[in-house]
Amino acid sequence: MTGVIDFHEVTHRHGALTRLDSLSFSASQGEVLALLGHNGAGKTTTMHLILGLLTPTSGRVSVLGGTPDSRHAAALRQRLGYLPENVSFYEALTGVEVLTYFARLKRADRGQVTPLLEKVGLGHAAHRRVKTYSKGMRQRLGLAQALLGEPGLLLLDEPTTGLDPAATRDFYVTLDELRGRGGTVVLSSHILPGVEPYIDRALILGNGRRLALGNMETLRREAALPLVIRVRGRLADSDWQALSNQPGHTLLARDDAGATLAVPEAAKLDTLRRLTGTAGVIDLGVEPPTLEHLYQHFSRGAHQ
Ligand SMILES: Nc1ncnc2c1ncn2[C@@H]1O[C@H](COP(=O)(O)OP(=O)(O)OP(=O)(O)O)[C@@H](O)[C@H]1O
Repeated sequence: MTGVIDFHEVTHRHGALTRLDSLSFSASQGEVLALLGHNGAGKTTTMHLILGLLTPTSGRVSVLGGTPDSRHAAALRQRLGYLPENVSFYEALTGVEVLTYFARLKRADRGQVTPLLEKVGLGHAAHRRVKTYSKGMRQRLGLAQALLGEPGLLLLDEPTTGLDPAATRDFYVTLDELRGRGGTVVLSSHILPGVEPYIDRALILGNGRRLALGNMETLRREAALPLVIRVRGRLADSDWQALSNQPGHTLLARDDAGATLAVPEAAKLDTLRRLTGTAGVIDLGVEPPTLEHLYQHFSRGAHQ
């Protein structure tokens, strides 16, 4: 075991219910790993095992070089930042007071409190009581709390819930900075559009099992889904016919302005050559499968 996180055939049962089933994966330093899966797939259970809040029924968990539910836990907590799925704070405290309280608990430098509030866009509301904060502001405060003490490992459960698009972008920039300084990030998310550029790999879970693990290139290769070619232009009916008759090709949509074709990855270049040599083609766009398409592909059959 050498990663920041190593799961080796980890199973966690609660009575008759198997919450995680022989899960193996690792995360290395400076990596952003996304945990994806339907409700009840096992994402939070995985985070709780990393935190040492749960103990595996069988298998081994190692986090930052030790077992998280052992004596290693206290040292681990100081190097770990955690944003739970549902953040809640003392409503009567101000943002500064909340962060100062958590800094004390974590033995982090209290000098970080104000810069962190500014970083997450709460500088203007630092001295307002939490009860006056919107949902997105509470989520930002939760992120600031998780970032206290410059964690080597950051665990974020549904971190962008309640954030508007600009705050979501700022959030991912903050993660990028942490990763740039060697931090490891594990985040779970249901919101797939927009996540892709910011993650290194995705672990797709279904019913407590690992359905897929890898970077976009690996997932695309394993899924072998067709890519989409968007064609702009007026083509003769016989040309459309010839294109859609190619093996594995499907004409997904067609109107007067052009058409959308699903094309096997292996046929991409041949089809593009054919299209650039066809009269009437004005423009071409190639779209590989997105994380959302890959997620749907791998999760097919898993409980949704
Ligand atoms: N406290 C608990 N006691 C018993 N079973 C639980 C408990 N918490 C979760 N489970 C069960 O464990 C399984 C995995 O749940 P988990 O919370 O890890 O899923 P998740 O992927 O985080 O889901 P969500 O997207 O809904 O947050 C589910 O079948 C769930 O019903």
